Amino acid sequence: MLQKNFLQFITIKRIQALSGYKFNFVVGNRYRTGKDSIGWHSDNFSQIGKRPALAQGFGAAIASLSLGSTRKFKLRHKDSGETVDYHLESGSLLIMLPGCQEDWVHAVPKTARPVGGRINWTFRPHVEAILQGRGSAKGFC
Ligand SMILES: O=C(O)CCC(=O)C(=O)O
Ligand SMILES: [Fe+2]
Repeated sequence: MLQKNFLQFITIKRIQALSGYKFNFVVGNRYRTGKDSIGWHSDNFSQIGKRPALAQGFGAAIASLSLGSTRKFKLRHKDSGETVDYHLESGSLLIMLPGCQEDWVHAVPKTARPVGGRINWTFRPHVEAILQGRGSAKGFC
């Protein structure tokens, strides 16, 4: 019989409990080497929504789980130009709170450092799925 005491499942519910926000949609990015990057952007509210999501008990927060090589994650304030740098280590869960997408852009720049692969999962509220009644994390992720 399969022994299950060496397994632990971390579910979307755990990420929701840790962050205090609900998600029903996940986007994955793979960075094969330091040459792979993502330029300055905000995560798109036409996709993740704001008010409709809030009305359904979802917040416009995004939880970002990093696995693999540590990469720099930069934020730049849209008005002041202030920048903030983080290093996202494997296993870190970064929560971009409501307001982050409105006020800041973010990026994972290229690096000349020899770095291995990295996978990033961003857990998001997806408005269309919520409006179609597929708002439960269980149903969509
Ligand atoms: O890889 C990351 O840490 C960020 C990914 C990202 O910004 C995105 O998928 O929109
Ligand atoms: Fe993003």
